[in-house]
Amino acid sequence: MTTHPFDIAVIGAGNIGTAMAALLSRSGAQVHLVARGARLAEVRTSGVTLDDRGDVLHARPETVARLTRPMDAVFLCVKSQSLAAAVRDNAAGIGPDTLVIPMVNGLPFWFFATPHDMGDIPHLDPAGDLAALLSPRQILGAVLLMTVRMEGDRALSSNTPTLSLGPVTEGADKPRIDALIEVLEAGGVRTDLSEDIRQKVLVKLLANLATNPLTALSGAMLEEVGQTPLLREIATRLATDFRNWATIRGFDLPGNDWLVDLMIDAGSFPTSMLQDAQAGRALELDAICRAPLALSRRDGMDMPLLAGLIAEVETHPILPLPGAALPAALDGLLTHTASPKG
Ligand SMILES: NC(=O)C1=CN([C@@H]2O[C@H](COP(=O)(O)OP(=O)(O)OC[C@H]3O[C@@H](n4cnc5c(N)ncnc54)[C@H](OP(=O)(O)O)[C@@H]3O)[C@@H](O)[C@H]2O)C=CC1
Ligand SMILES: CC(C)(CO)C(=O)C(=O)O
Repeated sequence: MTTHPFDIAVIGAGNIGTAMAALLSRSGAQVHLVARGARLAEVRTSGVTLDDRGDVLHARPETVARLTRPMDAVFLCVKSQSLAAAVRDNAAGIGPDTLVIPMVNGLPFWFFATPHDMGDIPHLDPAGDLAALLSPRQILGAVLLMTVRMEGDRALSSNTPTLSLGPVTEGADKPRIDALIEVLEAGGVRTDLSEDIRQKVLVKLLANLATNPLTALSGAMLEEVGQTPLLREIATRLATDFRNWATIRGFDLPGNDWLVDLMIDAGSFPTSMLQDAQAGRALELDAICRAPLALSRRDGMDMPLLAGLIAEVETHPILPLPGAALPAALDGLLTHTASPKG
């Protein structure tokens, strides 16, 4: 069982980490926030602030540059390409019984894990650090439905956080998971324990794969993708190709009407990949695009539109594309990338 108060670490003090640290602090758990650079100094001085549609939550978690003793649970709130470094840097905080929750978008490195093996997915965990440092039994798969962006030092959220958690193999520590869910609920995160976290991961990935790279290229907000015929056509074709691949793997994913509703409901929100493009930061292309594309090819089913979109995003040093260059790039994508029927 766990010690009390529950020791929870949040690694990464960006959008999601700031929001999670504020929410978890409200639960009464002992929250340790791992930050770096200028953000470390900022959080040490001012704490964390979450503004959920005018409802402001402020907290002062213990803020550290890295963890030095094992936690009950560790939320990895970094981009997926930063997971291995975050785990390596904070290995002292992850004991054999620590629950580790990667709060990332994209295909997760644990997707094919069995109790004794993390599995292997092209582009994810290329050096094998995550497989070496973590046991599949301690990982809780997570799908977070939340739209957050930083404005100054406050995290602005536009919806109630909803989290699905699920063990990725048998042998998980059920009492500790139950205790964690209690903490999350007390902090205001609507949390469910999913019997099939892989299905939920693929549903979220459908949305991210169909929208994130397209918004990074075009600069469009989510509702704009849903409302603009050319963008909507590209997004729904990307989704169709991905859904067809998932079907081969035995998953039944929601249709394009669901996707369009989701985009329109999200309103004027810049996806996390568009936020990264605008800030000149690395894009989460490996987990959201390249890994699913590689798996579909492994299964003998290409996704040419996705491949073309990745190539477009890789070609242009400055994203999003300026207005004048965008129509030609989008037309080229649709003309030169015939999709399999779906
Ligand atoms: N924003 C959103 O609304 C949503 C995001 N997501 C997903 O959540 C995940 C996190 O995204 P988000 O919070 O937006 O990303 P951000 O880029 O805003 O935050 C990541 C933070 O982690 C820090 N970081 C990276 N590596 C380390 C490390 N080794 N030690 C300490 N800190 C580290 C970064 O610091 P630095 O700036 O110095 O690099 C940055 O502050 C992504 O997978 C994203 O796709 C999911 C749902 C919605
Ligand atoms: C909001 C959403 C669902 C957009 O696809 C997201 O997860 C992101 O911005 O990365």
